[in-house]
Amino acid sequence: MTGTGQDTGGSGQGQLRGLKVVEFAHVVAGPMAGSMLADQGADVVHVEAPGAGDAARAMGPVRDGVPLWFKVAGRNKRSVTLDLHHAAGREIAHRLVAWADVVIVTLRAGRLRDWELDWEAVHRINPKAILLQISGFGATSSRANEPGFGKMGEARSGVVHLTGFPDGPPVHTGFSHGDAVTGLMGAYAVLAALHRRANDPGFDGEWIDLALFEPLYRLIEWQIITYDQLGTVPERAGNQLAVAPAAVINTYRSGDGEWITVTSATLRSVRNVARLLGLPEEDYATSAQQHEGRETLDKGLREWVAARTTDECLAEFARAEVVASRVFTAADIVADPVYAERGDIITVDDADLGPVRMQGVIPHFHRRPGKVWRTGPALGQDNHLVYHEWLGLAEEELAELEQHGVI
Ligand SMILES: CC(C)(COP(=O)(O)OP(=O)(O)OC[C@H]1O[C@@H](n2cnc3c(N)ncnc32)[C@H](O)[C@@H]1OP(=O)(O)O)[C@@H](O)C(=O)NCCC(=O)NCCSC(=O)C(=O)O
Repeated sequence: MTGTGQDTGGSGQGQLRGLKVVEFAHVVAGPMAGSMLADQGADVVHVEAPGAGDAARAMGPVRDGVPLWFKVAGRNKRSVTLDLHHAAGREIAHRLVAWADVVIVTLRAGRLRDWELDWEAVHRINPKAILLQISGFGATSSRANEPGFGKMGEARSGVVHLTGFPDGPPVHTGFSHGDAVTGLMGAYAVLAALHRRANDPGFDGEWIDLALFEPLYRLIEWQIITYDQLGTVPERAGNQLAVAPAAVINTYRSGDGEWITVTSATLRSVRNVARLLGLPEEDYATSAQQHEGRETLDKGLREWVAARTTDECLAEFARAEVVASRVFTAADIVADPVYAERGDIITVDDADLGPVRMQGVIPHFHRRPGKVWRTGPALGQDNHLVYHEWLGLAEEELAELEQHGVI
């Protein structure tokens, strides 16, 4: 599973140590798949166009002229420049495909064919390669060559229709939800293929074909079968759920103006809420009674929370074993003891910014944890390492390629 086993540097630790990944991918979704693999120790080479590189480099807030998002999004990867418009660039791209265990592509189908980075070409060049292809609509769709962005995927997935209040417009979540989940599911698919590869001596490559709308669509679970069986379209229900498996689930404003989410989804946890509110526990003994009484509980909680400060609410909820949380801001996350105890906020040295705080590696592995060993690198920072040391291109060849703007 680990290719030639050459020491490719990187974190040198983690579950995916030695796994070689090349990304012909830009913006958020594909690079997120690479990021998940890189966090667990894979050697991920991010191929970018010379000049400005991946548009993701310029995204998000900026400090002193330095964009911040890419410091996280590009972390743990190697950056190389390569102009795929050049025949010489494509030749090197094909050498990277031959080198890799996993190839991630998110350019549109037409460009992939032009540049011989589509499944047929990748499979011909490296018959054992696992290709993860992310596109707006899927490679088998009649819309295979159309451009796609994550928000389109979110809108199409059914999730946006369900998000927001019944009397308000549909709402997208406040981050690149569709892209991020597509990247995560792409990484999951790669691991499934790697398991096959490790256990099947006849493994002859795999083509993973993922459309931006599909991961969220898969995750909404009960909506489609509900429509199929009942003919009803699930609708927005604010911070509750359109079908209520939980008798208590909502977000309430405290006396000092913060928001607190409370959720109880088992018999005992709902009884805990009833007890806390001073309601007769025997009226909330069965799930039918709890379902019947859910509006009383909701109204009771709204008033109870409004009459107290956030800290008072959270202390009493904890005492009563009612599961609740302040709705965290980034500042709350950084100040929170549990995040600190978990090691979920780490400090990494960055060449431009000095020490920066960001998410640690998630999930945690106790025995062979992943590691953040660098922030997002400068454009082309690893050209020499990857092209010379890993692919074996001569120094003179590199100089010439650079002179001609190929790298
Ligand atoms: C993101 C896209 C809409 C961008 O579309 P386009 O700008 O039309 O680009 P194409 O995919 O056709 O790819 C060709 C272009 O890639 C650029 N390109 C990229 N890498 C290179 C290298 N190494 N060399 C040369 N050119 C390069 C270059 O500008 C090409 O333009 P030409 O030379 O002119 O051809 C599309 O790539 C797409 O639908 N991708 C699949 C789904 C996806 O991943 N979407 C983004 C999710 S993130 C997201 O939604 C978000 O960030 O928000």
